[in-house]
Amino acid sequence: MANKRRKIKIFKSKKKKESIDVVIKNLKESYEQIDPNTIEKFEDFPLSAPTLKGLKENKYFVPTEIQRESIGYSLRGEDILGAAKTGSGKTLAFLIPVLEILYCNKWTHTEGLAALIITPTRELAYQIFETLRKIGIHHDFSAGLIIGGKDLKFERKRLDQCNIMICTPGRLLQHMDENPLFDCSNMLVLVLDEADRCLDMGFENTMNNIIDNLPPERQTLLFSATQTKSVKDLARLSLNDPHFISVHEASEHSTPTGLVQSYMVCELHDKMSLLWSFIKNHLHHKVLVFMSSCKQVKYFYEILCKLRPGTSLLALYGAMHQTKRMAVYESFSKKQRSVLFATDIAARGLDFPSVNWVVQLDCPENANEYIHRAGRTARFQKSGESLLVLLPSELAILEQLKNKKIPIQEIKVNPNKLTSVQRTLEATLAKDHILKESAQRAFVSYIKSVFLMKDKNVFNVSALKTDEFATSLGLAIPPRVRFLQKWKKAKEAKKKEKESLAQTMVEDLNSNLNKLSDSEILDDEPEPSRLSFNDSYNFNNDDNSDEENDNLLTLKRKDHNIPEAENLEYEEEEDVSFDISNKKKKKPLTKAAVAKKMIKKQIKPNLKTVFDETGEVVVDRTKTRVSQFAKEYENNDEKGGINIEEAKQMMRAEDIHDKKLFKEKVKAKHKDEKKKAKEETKRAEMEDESSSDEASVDLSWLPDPDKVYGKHESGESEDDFNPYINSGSEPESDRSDYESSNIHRPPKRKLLTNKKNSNKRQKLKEDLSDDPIDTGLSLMEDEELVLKMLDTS
Ligand SMILES: Nc1ncnc2c1ncn2[C@@H]1O[C@H](COP(=O)(O)OP(=O)(O)OP(=O)(O)O)[C@@H](O)[C@H]1O
Repeated sequence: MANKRRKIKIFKSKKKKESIDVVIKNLKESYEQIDPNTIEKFEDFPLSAPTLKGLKENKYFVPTEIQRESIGYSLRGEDILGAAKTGSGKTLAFLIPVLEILYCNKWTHTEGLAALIITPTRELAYQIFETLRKIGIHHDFSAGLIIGGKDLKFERKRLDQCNIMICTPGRLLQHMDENPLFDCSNMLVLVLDEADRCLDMGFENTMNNIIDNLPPERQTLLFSATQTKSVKDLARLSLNDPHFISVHEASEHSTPTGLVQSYMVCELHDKMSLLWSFIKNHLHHKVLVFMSSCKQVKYFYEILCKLRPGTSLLALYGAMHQTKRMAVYESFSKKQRSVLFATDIAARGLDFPSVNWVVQLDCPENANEYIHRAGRTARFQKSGESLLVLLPSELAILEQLKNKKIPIQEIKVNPNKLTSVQRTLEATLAKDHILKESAQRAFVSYIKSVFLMKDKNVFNVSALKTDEFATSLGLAIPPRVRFLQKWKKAKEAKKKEKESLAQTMVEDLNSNLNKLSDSEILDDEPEPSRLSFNDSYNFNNDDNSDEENDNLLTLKRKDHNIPEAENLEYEEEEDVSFDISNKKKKKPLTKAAVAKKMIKKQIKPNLKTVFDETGEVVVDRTKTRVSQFAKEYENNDEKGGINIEEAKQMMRAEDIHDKKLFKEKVKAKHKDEKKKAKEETKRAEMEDESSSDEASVDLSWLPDPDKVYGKHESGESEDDFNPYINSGSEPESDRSDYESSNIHRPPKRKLLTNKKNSNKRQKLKEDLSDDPIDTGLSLMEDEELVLKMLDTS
């Protein structure tokens, strides 16, 4: 009896197998006849029953344009470059063929990886995974979500059982490199969603390595709203005669019809108020706000939460923990009204339902990124609005938008509706030290993001009004942006180097002309040649090199009218260290003052020979040559005429010599200073010893400022971030020691000597517990307490 039942079972499964074979055969034969023009419903496609069932259950009945146009080609096994507007259903355009390819190849669990879907962000991978789960529910394939931030070990063990893998590039490559279970040798299809992003510079190396590991015989499907047409990209993927299917190529606009787009010109320091006012005026809407860096998103979220706008606020950015990221993604998807602050990780592909507004608070990198960001609203036949906020210096992007067929109108902000929150922010930051640090980081990272943008026609870091921006964030004093200062210095130095070279050449020419004909009258212009040396260090009149650099970014060279006598060699050479000290800015020297100085210092001005009409020397302005080469050159009367090359060489030798002399002088000065400082300390110590009626007190128990201030709570690396305030009074090495310029920096070591203070000291010891962070006092209070003690000592 049992035998009979078994036989029937075997017979049944054989019959089923046969029928599947027949179904597959029929499906495959129908592929050739697919005509997009005759397709009205998904059922009109030759699709397998499980796929059709999955689509129907999820209320997908009618294919969108990109689905209708591309699915036929994909089913026939051709390579595709699919382009369609945002929100037009590209995900199903590749997921349906993926399921069908596996089905028609009778793929089973044991056969390993068949389809690889790569997307640039984790959230997008997750979203695709969820869609696949829904429409593929009646299939018998296994799918895996392979993204960073998840349990690597868990993924590692299960990877070989995965038929469809949805992944981000980094994690995929990690598995390819490290996981012996990863095997893609039988892979049938590769999909790149947001293909242009996957193939752009940010992922270039990773993607190249991934592609190198993939089998060359495979089908490749690329999809994006802004599809790549780069031959280089296509060559990288070794596409096989791909079909470029751009369904909206002929449409008037490249953005969805239901999307109303506007832009607004706004000063950087007005952005915070603008955002606040916007939120207050759209409390019943679902709004997505894009900013250019994680730290901005973090700060705006934190501070605006404190101000309680009356709607729920959320934040999504890359540095967040993966679990939190997913929770925020889910939460915003479900919300009817809410404001999500996000970086560009939310710009592509994410399909949050019913977003009313997309606000691009910071200018997007380019027109393509604009399209993706704005495309988070007005998805699939819905309507939505988009607002682009531009600085006056960023208007050049409008031309790019126009070229991309993006219809965008200018709107003006209604000043009556703008509510400034600056005072509230200032008050909040004054009370909340952590928030203040967050604001400082946001400030720096915004500037950094502008600085790093490729398109310098749109992004001009020099045009940013940074001080006002800092104030608008609630910061009383703008944080110092070290990388910018360095960059400005380097830029300045380069500029000066060029100018100096040009000057040298002019000088060569001039001196050659002089020598050509003594009888010719030379004008009495200030000699330009010696500018080169002084110019490159720019000691004149200004000992604050930072300020000088700032000015030079916006002004043309200031030294066109430098009086001749000011052009002194070695004048104020102590400033060469670029020490951003708080010295008072010196007034420009008058000619008389310079002359006085020259006499005092016995410095000879740079002179040049001037002749009168008869050829007599009126003023000998020739600088005495100092280098050996120059001396020989000048003494060589036999050379007869001018050798420009030699003259140039001579000038270079002079320059080298000048610089050498200068360096020596600086060194000597430093040595001198050190010596003086040593003597000073010695003297102070001796004084202390003689006046003290109590033994010296070791201050090592005071809180280690590095421990307190040097680390950030998030543990993120903050190479660009310097909490030291822009007072310019502290050397960089001390920057993390003291938190605010409100606090005077105590002397390095001062001894508590007075008996009267011992009680206070004891109290202070008690106040500041062993754990320096656990003092129970704020940083400023800590500092002030210590300072009071020191002052009274
Ligand atoms: N045939 C269809 N019928 C009904 N709804 C659909 C159909 N195809 C897609 N959609 C819906 O349209 C929305 C947008 O689809 P999808 O996310 O695939 O767009 P997209 O073109 O990939 O957008 P983006 O360029 O922003 O990534 C989704 O909510 C999806 O469920």
